[in-house]
Amino acid sequence: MQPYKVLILDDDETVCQSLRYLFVKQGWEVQALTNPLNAVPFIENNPADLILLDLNFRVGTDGKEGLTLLQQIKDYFPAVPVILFTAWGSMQLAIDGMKLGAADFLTKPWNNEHLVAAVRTQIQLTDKNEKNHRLTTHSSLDAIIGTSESIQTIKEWIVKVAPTDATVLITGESGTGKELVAKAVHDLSARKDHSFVSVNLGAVPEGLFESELFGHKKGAFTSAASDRDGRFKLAEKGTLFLDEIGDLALSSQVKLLRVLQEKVYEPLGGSKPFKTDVRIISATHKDLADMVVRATFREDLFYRINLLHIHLPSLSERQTDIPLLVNHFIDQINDSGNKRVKVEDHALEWLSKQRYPGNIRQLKNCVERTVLLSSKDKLGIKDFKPHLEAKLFNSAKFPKVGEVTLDEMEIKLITNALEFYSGNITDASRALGITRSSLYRRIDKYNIKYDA
Ligand SMILES: Nc1ncnc2c1ncn2[C@@H]1O[C@H](COP(=O)(O)OP(=O)(O)OP(=O)(O)O)[C@@H](O)[C@H]1O
Repeated sequence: MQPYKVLILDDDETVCQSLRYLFVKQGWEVQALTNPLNAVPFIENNPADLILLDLNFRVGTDGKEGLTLLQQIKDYFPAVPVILFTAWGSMQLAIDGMKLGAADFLTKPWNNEHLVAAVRTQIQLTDKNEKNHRLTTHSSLDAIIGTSESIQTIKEWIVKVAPTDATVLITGESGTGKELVAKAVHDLSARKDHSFVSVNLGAVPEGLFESELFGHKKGAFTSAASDRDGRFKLAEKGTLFLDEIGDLALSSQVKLLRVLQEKVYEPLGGSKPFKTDVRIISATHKDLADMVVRATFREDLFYRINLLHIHLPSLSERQTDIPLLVNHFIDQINDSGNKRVKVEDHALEWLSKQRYPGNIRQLKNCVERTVLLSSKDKLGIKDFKPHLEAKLFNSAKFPKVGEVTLDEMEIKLITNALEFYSGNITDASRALGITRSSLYRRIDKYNIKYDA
């Protein structure tokens, strides 16, 4: 372990010397500075694990010089703990110093044992905080499984994007991990100790948008039996994850935009506006830029939520990650259920070649269902197969003669296929056994609407 590096800032040479003697005996490295004007550049060139700061520099005895210096140190080196030292142990000075971010407060003459213990504790605490920070940093990124180039690039991007307070738009097909990425951005940001609040805007009816997001007062509408906090309030100082933002009605888009612009919202039925301090991360599987062109998504809102953009690839674009993901989900099930299930190599290979229109969520569900319904310790292709077969048409019972025309049947089959493959023409046409152009012709002929 590296020796602790302690910096003493005190204009009294004798104090510096006796402290140096005391700390060197502990095996620590000690630096001392008697001129506060040099403190910031000195610390920049000589990083310290802890600073012991005399509050009564020079002739003054009111502690102002020390507090000013403390402020500078905290501005430039917020992570370094500072213990304050003064011969005039006034409580008010201690309180002022602690408010400015000092870690502890001691009075002269000091008790050697007490002083050494205080320094050691503060350094260890900082060390632990840093380790915890590194731990969350790692665990949030580690939760995103994948070694493919695209996922590595995304992880690097997350690390860069997280510390900024900019809005982030995450796009990608359903089940590609958009929420997982949003959570990682939050966990790696300065807001990590506050809430990460998620709201699925696709599931919020237009009429309930304001109440859900901004809250309401008792009696604001017929069923408002009591006050209720909205998502903005719950996410205060943290992150608000607006999932499925592409599903937001135009009338709600205006209301959201106003809050994002003015950083103020009013609960329904309330008269008092509330300031909001949240970071907005949005996600959608839709093409918002295209929606802007078609005037179904506001351009000004699009630019406001899209300062930074992360696009997640579909699972078919990162098939090499499938064995890793399967083993990861198996490990999770084994851990939670005390099991020892494994997957045969050729099953992993087979799973890697399958198509997953529902992406990672579908793969995860398939693995979970297979483990649940099998009593084997080693799973093969046969175990997975029934849980992956395209359940394309099983909801459509075959109609009786005269019940439906051929055209109607064709429309139904095409609509089902497009829905199942989230509007992916290549996949849908393959499943229907026709070419892409034949499918396009039929979509045109029957004027079939689908989400691309
Ligand atoms: N890279 C990954 N590693 C491990 N698990 C993942 C990964 N990506 C997604 N998952 C898991 O897959 C499931 C779906 O992920 P998530 O909900 O983040 O997707 P989404 O893109 O937000 O989906 P939707 O658009 O439907 O809301 C979750 O259980 C998530 O934990």
